[in-house]
Parts: sequence; C-alpha cells; structure tokens
Amino acid sequence: MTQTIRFPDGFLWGASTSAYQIEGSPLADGAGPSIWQRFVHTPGNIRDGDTGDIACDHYRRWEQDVELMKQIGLQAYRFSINWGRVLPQGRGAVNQAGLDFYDRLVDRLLANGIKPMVTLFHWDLPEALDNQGGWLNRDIADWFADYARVMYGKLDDRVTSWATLNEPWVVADGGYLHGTLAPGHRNRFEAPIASHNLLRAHGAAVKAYREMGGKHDIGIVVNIEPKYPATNSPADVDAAARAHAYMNAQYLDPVFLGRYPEKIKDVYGEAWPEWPAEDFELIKQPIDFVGVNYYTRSVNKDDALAYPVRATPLRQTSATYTETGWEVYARGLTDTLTWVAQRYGNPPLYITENGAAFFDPPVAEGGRINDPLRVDYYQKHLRAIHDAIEAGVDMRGYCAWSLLDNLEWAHGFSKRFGLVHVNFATQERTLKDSAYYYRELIASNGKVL
Ligand SMILES: OC[C@@H]1[C@@H](O)[C@H](O)[C@@H](O)c2[nH]c(CCc3ccccc3)c[n+]21
Repeated sequence: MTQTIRFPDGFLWGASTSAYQIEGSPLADGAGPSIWQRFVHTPGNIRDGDTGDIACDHYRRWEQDVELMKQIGLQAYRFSINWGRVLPQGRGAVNQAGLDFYDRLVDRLLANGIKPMVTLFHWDLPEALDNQGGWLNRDIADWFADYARVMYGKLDDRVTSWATLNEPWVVADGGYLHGTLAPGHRNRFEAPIASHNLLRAHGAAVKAYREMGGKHDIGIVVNIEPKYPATNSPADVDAAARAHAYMNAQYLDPVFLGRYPEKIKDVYGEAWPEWPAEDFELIKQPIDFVGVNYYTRSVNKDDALAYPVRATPLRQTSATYTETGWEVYARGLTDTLTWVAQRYGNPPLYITENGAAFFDPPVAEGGRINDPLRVDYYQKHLRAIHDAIEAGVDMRGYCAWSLLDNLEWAHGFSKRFGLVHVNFATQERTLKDSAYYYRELIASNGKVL
C-alpha cells in the first residue's frame, strides 16, 4: 500500500526553459549576438547543423506559450534573460526593445497567476564580452553585476525569485575544458579561471542586489550529479571523490563555505591557480536558495587516462537510459538533496531542472502524444523528492525541464525534453501525455503520485 504522498502546502510547481534554447530571433530589435551565434554557425558544432536562429520562435510566440503554461496549470515559470538582448555590447547602452520583451513576459505571467523565476545567465554570453576575454577576464564580475543591476531595476518590483547563474560547471567544463559548448575552448588552464570568475560574478551580482536593497530571493542554480564508486576499492572511492569535487563541491563549497574542496587540486594538478583570499569574501555572499538541476548519477571507476578527474563512469547493465545516455536513477536525487542539506546547513532548495529526453512517437490521432517513459521518470523523481522532504530537506518547489521541446545545445533538436511537443517545421505545439499528468500532479499538490 503506497502511502498518500503530500507535498508541503505552498510547494511551487513549475517548468523551465532558457533563452537561447527557445527564443529564436537572436538579433531582432537591436539585440547583440551571444557566443552561441558564432558557435552554432560554425560547421560541425551542432548536430544536423541546427541553430537557435528560430528554435521555438518564442520571442514571437510568447503569448501562446504563456497560454500553454496556463493550460498545464503551472504555478511558476523559470526562464532566462538573453544578456545580449538587453545589453547588445554586454555593457553600456541598454536596448529598450530587449528589456520590453522581458517586461511584457513578466506582466503576462503574473496576470495568469504564474510566478516568474528569472535566471540572469544561462550560457549565452554576449559576443562583445567574449571578445574582451569573457569569463577569462576578472572584470567580468563587474560587467555581470552591472547587467544584473539593469534587470533588478526593471523587474524587481514584480520578480521575486532571481538566480544569478545556471550551472557554472557546464560553462567551464563544456565551454573551456572540452570545447563541446560555446565558446569552444579546450584549455585545462582556462577552465578553472572561467569557473572561478563565474563564481566571482555570482557573488558580485548578489552583493549588488543586497546593496540596492533587494528584498526578494536570490540564489544560484547548479547541476549536481552524485558520484558513486564502482567498487569499494580505495582507487575507485578516490576516483568518485575527485569526480564529486569537480562537478559538485567545486561550486557550492565556495558559495557556502568560502573555500574550494581540497580534492580539486588533485583534479587540476599544475593547472590549479592560487586565488586571492578576497575573492572568497565576494563569492560567499549569503543567498536565499539553491536551485538544483538533477538528471542522473554516475558510477565511477578509477581511470588514469580520463582527464581531468581520472574517473570513468560505468554503464549500469540493468538500468533504463534516456536518449542523452543518462541512467534513470531517482534514488540519486534523494541522495543529492540530503547531501546539500547536510553539508550546507539545510538551505531552501528548488529543483530547477529535472526531466528526460526519450524518443517520442509522432502526434497520434486526436493530437495525443503518448510518452509513458517520461511520465514514469517524473513519477519516480518526484517520489524521490518526497523521500528527501520526509528526511527533513527544505524543499520549496520543482520545475520540470522543460516546458517545450527545444534546442538541446550541441544535440540540436534531436533530443526532446518537453512536456509540450514542438513541430519545428510548423511551430505547432502539442501537449504530451506527460503534460496532462503534470497538470494532475499540480492540481493535487502531488497526491496522484
Ligand atoms: O540537457 C538538458 C538540460 C539543458 O537543456 C539545460 O539548458 C541545462 O541547464 C542542463 N543541464 C543539465 C545537466 C548538466 C549537464 C549539461 C550538459 C551536459 C551534461 C550535463 C541538463 N540540462
């Protein structure tokens, strides 16, 4: 007999997107290009040569998309601001049309009883700043704080949830170490510098918010993937510890503890710089919540050749895998949430992303899209969140990734995470079965689990 699951009163149910993945119109109405403009138009970087030139055409179809959110019954909508739409050169002159787009979107969300949850940076760095060194230039902390002040000034009278960064680990690892994401650098000496400056920029934006008298919530969004050792051999245990330090602790330790995990030096070796002490005073500005993006776990084996963590994830024979090659392992979410709670003093937590790409059947007669594997994924992971709540974790809300099928970065449009199917040829939207399931979940505050 499964017990009746109850989520806390006021638990917030939402869905997430990001600007470059859904908006399209990257240069419309005075917007300045981001580093993704050059990256996607460089042959070989994106599967099938897909780009964000149109994506979900959300820049023009945003009113229809808010209607979809209302149809699903979303209580919140997490989205990001395209920095270059608002500040075409990344600094200095404001592009009023860009600011107006987000202003109108926020008003329409609120008119529909949907809480806007704004992320200031979701990987689309203005090209003009990248031309000045981007995340490798220590001045970017000030550039980011200046941009943040523009957004606070325009929207803080209505936006009550701010996140500075989305997943600094992915930006450093993908953009500067492995080169799989914009700006496509492959340099083990650059990666820690970019990562550190991302955290400095986070701190500078939080400090700016407090200094302007901001009274709402501000936090950071990090991806966390729990790392389990393949065996209990010291070599594998240490490999998992290195992988954990690199992807997980490297970000929340500076923010909450004002220092990096000791293990990170073992990961980077000679590539790890010494940091000025005052940087940590900036990085560890008190925040109001942590956004956790959870998708999967990894089981790690010691592997001297696997740079930089010297650990290789092992495929789990009896597990289900998603289209992005991620194991479905909901227990890892409970473990992740209890780890964050215990290590950092039980801060308020939101799941800001959780979801899966599975092959979806074409739209059936009557417009139904049967996606049972995605429904199962959500059911398992929401039960795992409930287990964490029972263990005392301060869970405040959940945002599914994603509202819409969208541009899955280097995967192009080939990986569909949406609750809503998008026909990219016609831009027709169709709610998948998982959207109807999510609607029931929201309406019952999780009771249908
Ligand atoms: O891959 C699905 C989503 C992306 O579409 C989001 O933009 C991004 O925030 C996001 N992060 C993760 C987990 C971290 C990760 C990203 C890319 C590659 C491997 C792990 C998964 N996702």
